[in-house]
Amino acid sequence: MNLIDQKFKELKKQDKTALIPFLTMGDPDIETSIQIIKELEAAGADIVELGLPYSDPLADGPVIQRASERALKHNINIHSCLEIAKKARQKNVSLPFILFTYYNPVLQFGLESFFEELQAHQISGVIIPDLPIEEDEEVRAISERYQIHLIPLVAPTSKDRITSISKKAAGFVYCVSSLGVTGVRSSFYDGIDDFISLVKQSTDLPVAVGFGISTNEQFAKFSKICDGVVVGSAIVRNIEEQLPLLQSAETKEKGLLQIREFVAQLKE
Ligand SMILES: O=P(O)(O)OC[C@@H](O)[C@@H](O)c1c[nH]c2ccccc12
Repeated sequence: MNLIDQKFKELKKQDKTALIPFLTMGDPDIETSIQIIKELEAAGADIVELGLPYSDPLADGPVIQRASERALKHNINIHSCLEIAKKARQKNVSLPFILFTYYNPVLQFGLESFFEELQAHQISGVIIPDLPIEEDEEVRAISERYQIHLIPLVAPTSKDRITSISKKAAGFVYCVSSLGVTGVRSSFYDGIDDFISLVKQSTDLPVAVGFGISTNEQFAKFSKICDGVVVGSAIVRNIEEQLPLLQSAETKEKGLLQIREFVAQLKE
């Protein structure tokens, strides 16, 4: 069974909501990313979104844009992300991994090889926010052959497309909580609860929400109506705040512990 399906099944039995952190691979460097993934697991994360930094992150706000710029200094590419996933497994991280990437790097890599490599590196799902609708049939067919979940995003404005998106979904359906780009928010799309319940009615798959979530209260609010909550920018911002500690051998452990504590308090 796909590790994502297994995880949601376990959490459902415990009546718990998945905490799904996103982080940018290679920010501030490859070795630290591997250490942070271990901290995320220790903090209680349930699934991890491994973000491939990209030069033109259209859907990202300033925090993830800055993280991508820092990571791209290390020439992070799909191979590096696969390496990071492999090394995290060697450090006994058992969390399900989702690779988050824009479409262009996947095309450059080659669709068939991309999914073959994901399977070989025990990456259970992929999110491609800018995958054009007219190409998603081909991508989905290949992902199914390699049992990799192609996880769709559905936005509050996609009202009339919710059913068609959910019908083709795998793994879970990712509800975007707000219009615009990623980034910490104090309020969400007006009518977000109705939107999420519409999505839940359209699929038997788990439903997760992301965009803007940064506090324990927000996590608790969405836990009542969703099976998973994605937190990206708030964690990436915390990593950015810890950079001075992370970049010195004497204080790196302290910096990693601060990240763990920040993530752990989200779902307390
Ligand atoms: O950063 P936020 O506001 O917590 O949102 C999650 C987001 O980071 C992650 O899922 C993601 C990162 N980049 C994206 C681009 C599009 C959709 C989703 C994403």
